Amino acid sequence: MKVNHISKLIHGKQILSDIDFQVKTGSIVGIVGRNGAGKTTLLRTMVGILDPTQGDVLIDEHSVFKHPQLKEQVIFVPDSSEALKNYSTKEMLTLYKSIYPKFDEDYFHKLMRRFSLSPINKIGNYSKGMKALFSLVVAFSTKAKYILLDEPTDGLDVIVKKQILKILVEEVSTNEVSVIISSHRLDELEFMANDIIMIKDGKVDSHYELDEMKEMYRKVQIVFNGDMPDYISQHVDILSQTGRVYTIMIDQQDKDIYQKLQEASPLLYEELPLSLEDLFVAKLGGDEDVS
Ligand SMILES: Nc1ncnc2c1ncn2[C@@H]1O[C@H](COP(=O)(O)OP(=O)(O)OP(=O)(O)O)[C@@H](O)[C@H]1O
Repeated sequence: MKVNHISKLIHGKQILSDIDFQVKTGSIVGIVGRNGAGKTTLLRTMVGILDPTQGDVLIDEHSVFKHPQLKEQVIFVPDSSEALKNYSTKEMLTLYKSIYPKFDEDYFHKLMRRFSLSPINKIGNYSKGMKALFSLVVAFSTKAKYILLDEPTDGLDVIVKKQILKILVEEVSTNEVSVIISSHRLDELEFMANDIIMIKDGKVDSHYELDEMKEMYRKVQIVFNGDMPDYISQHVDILSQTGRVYTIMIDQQDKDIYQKLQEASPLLYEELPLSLEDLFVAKLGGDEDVS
């Protein structure tokens, strides 16, 4: 799937600007960004619920907007299933079978049993965790190639979360589906995503392969004999500061910085493991105080 230079204006306001990336088959892509960055609008545009003002979404090089039948290959699971709360599980099955010709009913029943979900007259009467699991059961039973999830584990207990993460990873590895997840749970994405796309003010701020990202930056705890030298503060990202203890992120490409750090003879220099949360704070935190 190719997201090809998508822009979206809503009521004259630029919500998405020139978003461009590809989703590889059999991969998990995490879409991250601060509240209001445009993640949900992007997902809704990718599945064709919203038309882009400019740009296109391509599946096997064909536009999903010009070839509506391609929408059978994509399913969007929103963060709340309010719209469908009055349907029974049986009605949902009929509805989705009519929209998705490859819907696998046996697989649907198998997953319902696996998650101990009993058929119900009103989906709205399922608990929050059951609704989330049911949405995934339906999504995976459609046999769509691209599953787009908006905050799939928001507000769920740890057991349900683990069940959800497990089935996501299994589906991607065994059924060659691609999953695109918008989430604020950076720890969960770090555990399963192959790619991370950071959205800032409706634009792609950065796109990383997660393994590569860990090689690109180094996280260091450092104490100077006095203030941090200006050259250093201008060339590193300061993740936090507690008294004289700074936690900084160093770009591995910046070859001069190591020399400058050595020249400053720090009292403490300790490398720490870098997390996706560190990168999020460095890239998207701006000047806001998060120490
Ligand atoms: N239908 C709409 N009408 C007007 N503004 C909208 C509409 N839909 C989205 N927006 C605006 O677009 C921006 C991005 O919203 P969006 O819901 O895509 O962000 P998000 O990154 O998913 O946020 P969050 O993490 O808080 O869920 C926000 O400023 C929002 O107010």
